[in-house]
Amino acid sequence: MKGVIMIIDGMADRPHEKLSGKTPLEAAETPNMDRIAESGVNGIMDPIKPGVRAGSDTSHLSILGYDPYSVYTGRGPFEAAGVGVDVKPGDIAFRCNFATADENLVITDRRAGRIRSGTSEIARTINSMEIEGFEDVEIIFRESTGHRAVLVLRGPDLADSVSDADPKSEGKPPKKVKSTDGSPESMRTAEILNMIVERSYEVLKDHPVNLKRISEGEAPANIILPRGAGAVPDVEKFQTRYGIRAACIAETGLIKGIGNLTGMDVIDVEGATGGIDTDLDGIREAIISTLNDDYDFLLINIDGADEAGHDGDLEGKLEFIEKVDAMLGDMPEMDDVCFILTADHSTPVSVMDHTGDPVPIVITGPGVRVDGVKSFGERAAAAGGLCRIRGSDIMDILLDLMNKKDKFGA
Ligand SMILES: O=C(O)[C@H](O)COP(=O)(O)O
Ligand SMILES: [Mg+2]
Repeated sequence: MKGVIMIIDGMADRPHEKLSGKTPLEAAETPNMDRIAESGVNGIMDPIKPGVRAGSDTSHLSILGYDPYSVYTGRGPFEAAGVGVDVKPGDIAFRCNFATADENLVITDRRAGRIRSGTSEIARTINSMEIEGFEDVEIIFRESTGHRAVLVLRGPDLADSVSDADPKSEGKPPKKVKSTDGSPESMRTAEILNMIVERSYEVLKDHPVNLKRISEGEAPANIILPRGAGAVPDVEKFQTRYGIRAACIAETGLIKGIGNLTGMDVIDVEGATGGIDTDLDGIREAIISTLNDDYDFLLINIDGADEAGHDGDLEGKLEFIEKVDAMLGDMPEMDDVCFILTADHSTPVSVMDHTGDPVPIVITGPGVRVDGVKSFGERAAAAGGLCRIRGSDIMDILLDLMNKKDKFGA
C-alpha cells in the first residue's frame, strides 16, 4: 500500500459575502473532490494547533510529522535547499522577494508584478555585488519560483537572529534589519543585509531586464527584500524516521526544499509555475508516473490557490479550485493507495494572507471507515469521522492505514 498526501496550498478560506456566505471551496463546482469526500473519512485539521497561523513551511513540517518548534530555523534554508543551494553549517539563508521600489525606496509592489521571467539574469547581477568592508562574506543569490529568491551569506561571524526587511505591505520602505538578540554576529549580519538591500536598488534600477519590463508596463524587480533568516536545520531523513521511500512533487522552491532536506526524491515538473496558470496536466502525469515507481509515499503540493488568496483574487481562486478538481477527475483509479487530500493552511481572499482557520481533510483507501460526508468543504468536513485533528496526527493515521505503524506496547 502507498501513501499520498496532496496539499492544495492555501485552498481553505473563510465565508465570502460575494458567495452568499460560502467559501470558495464550498462554492466551486468540485464533483471529484466531493466524490473523494463521499468515499472517505473527513475532518478538519489544524496544521499546528488551533488558531496558529501556519506558514507553508511550518505546516508541511508538522504534516510530515516533524515538530516545527524544534526543527524550524527559518524559511531561508528550506527555500535555499529547494533551489539547489547547499546550505552549510555557519551559513545564514534567507528567503527573498524580488520587489519594486520607487526612487525614494518606497515599496510599490512586494512581488514585482509577480515576475515570472528574467530573474536569473537579475540574480547574476546581485551575485556580482561586493559589500564594502565585508569582503570576507560571500553572497550566494539564486532565483526561486516566480517573485521568490534565496540569499545565503557565507563567512565568519554571522547569525540568523535578525529581523526581516520585508515590510509585508506596499507604501512603506524596506524595514531596517535589526539584531534580535544583541549578539555581535547578528549585528554584523544585520548591517550586511541593510547594505545588500540598498545596493540591490542601485544595481537593479537600470538593469536591462527592468528597463524592458518598464517599457512593457510591467513592475521592475529593482530591489530585493530578505526575510525568514535561518541557519541550516537538523532534520531527520523521512526514510530513517518512517522506513518508507518518499518522493515529492512541488512547484515552489520552499516545498522542494522541505522535500530535499527530509531526504525525499524531488520530482521536477516542466511547466509547474506555482501560479493559477500552472500546467496541471503535467503535474498529473508526474503523479501517475511517480506512483508507478517503487515509492511508498508521495507528497504533492499545488500552489495556485495560495497565490490567488494572497492576491485577493476570488474569481481566480474559484477557477483554480475547479481546475484542480478536474485534474483529480482525470486521475486513474488508485487501488492500493491511501490518499489524503487537504490544505496546508487557509489563505482567505478577504485577508490576503494565511489565517489559523482549520482546513478540510479527507482520507480514502482500503480500510478507511467511510463516514456520511457528501461534499468536500470546510464545514461539511467538520461533521466527518476524523472530527478535528492536528497536522502532527496525519503521519500516524496514514502509516496505520498503510499497516506500517509499530504497536505501542505489547
Ligand atoms: O507564496 C509564498 O511564498 C508565501 O506564502 C507568501 O509570499 P509573499 O508574501 O511574497 O506572497
Ligand atoms: Mg502554503
